[in-house]
Amino acid sequence: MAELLRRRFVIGYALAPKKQQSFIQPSLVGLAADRGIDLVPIDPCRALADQGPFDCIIHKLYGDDWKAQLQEFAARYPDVPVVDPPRAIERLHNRISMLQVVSELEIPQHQETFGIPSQVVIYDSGALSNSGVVGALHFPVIAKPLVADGSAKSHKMSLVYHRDGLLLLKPPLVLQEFVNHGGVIFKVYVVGDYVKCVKRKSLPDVSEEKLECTEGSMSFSQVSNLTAQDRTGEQYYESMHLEEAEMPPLSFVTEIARGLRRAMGLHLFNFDVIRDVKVGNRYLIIDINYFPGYAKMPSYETVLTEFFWNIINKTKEEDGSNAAPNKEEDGSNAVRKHVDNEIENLAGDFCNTVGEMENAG
Ligand SMILES: O=P(O)(O)O[C@H]1[C@H](O)[C@@H](OP(=O)(O)O)[C@H](OP(=O)(O)O)[C@@H](OP(=O)(O)O)[C@H]1O
Ligand SMILES: Nc1ncnc2c1ncn2[C@@H]1O[C@H](COP(=O)(O)OP(=O)(O)O)[C@@H](O)[C@H]1O
Ligand SMILES: [Mg+2]
Ligand SMILES: [Mg+2]
Repeated sequence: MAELLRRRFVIGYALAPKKQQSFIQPSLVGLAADRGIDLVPIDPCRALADQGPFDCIIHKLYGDDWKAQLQEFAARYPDVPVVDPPRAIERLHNRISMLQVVSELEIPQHQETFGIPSQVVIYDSGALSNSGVVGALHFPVIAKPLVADGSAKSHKMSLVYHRDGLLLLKPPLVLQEFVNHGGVIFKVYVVGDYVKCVKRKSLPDVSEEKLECTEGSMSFSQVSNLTAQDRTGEQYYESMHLEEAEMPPLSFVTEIARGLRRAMGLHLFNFDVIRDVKVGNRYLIIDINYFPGYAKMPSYETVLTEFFWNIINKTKEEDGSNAAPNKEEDGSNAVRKHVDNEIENLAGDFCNTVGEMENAG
């Protein structure tokens, strides 16, 4: 028994070099090691099933090769949790299916309400000048690449002030109404059952006057990641007091986070929320990211270590191979199998929906 309790556990991680650098900090590795958890890199160039042994795998890599590797691994080690299943992550790689899940949430809305901005998907250039497609949109709009696969290209966006500004855009893309939100965005981080909301700077509001006197469009990329230096000269940010912005109620964001987690079958993600300045208690979800930059979340080492501990110990407890008590639901085989089944169903629905959208486009 004592030997079992002393056993060390191994989390294999498969991450792109940049992600590895930001996430695998010595402070995280050290804290996890103190709890008996070793974080070990997976070599994506070697067969995954031949590496290990692992007690859990975390990953953020793209492509069919990696998916095949995970499939082979799951077939050989069906009891080792893979956080998260690739089919569940894939829904976040398309900015339409990503937000569709928000519209499907069944959460009672009282004081605060939530939704997504009006948007249309554009598959070909012809649709950009088609009133039937873009006519119902209120300008300005943000043009976002349809694909959100983590590439630099997938973050390149344009704020388009008028319809003629659409003509040079390159589909496939999503045109989403820009909602004035006081230049503040809320990032809600989810790590299993844990939820944390933080504030960041966002795009400034666009006044009616500015809209009237501005032509064309403005390109931007990853606004909330810009450093103060990137923004020198922009009076807007200097005059803005981020610290004064009121946070959304924690119970409200937590409920949305739980709903999203269940509906998507994911443990590791964040979502971006803005508050409509015109309707002060209306919140809009504009983006959901798989395995975001957690190192920017306060105390990320403690939160992630606790999450790893729960996943591993729950699995071991179910196997009967570990005596550590744990009442958390997270990571249990039963839950995982149930979630996997749910994801299979969801993924089926999602593929059908995307197919339908593509046919419609
Ligand atoms: O999209 P927003 O809301 O700006 O948040 C981004 C996305 O989650 C990025 O993932 P993706 O590129 O897959 O969308 C992630 O990059 P990585 O996953 O490459 O780390 C960034 O992490 P940081 O670069 O650590 O900030 C994070 O800040
Ligand atoms: N509908 C919108 N209304 C107002 N601002 C928006 C809207 N959509 C995006 N933004 C701004 O653009 C930024 C990038 O958009 P987002 O969809 O989060 O893309 P990314 O995946 O690159 O983070 C947001 O952080 C926010 O500042
Ligand atoms: Mg974002
Ligand atoms: Mg994103």
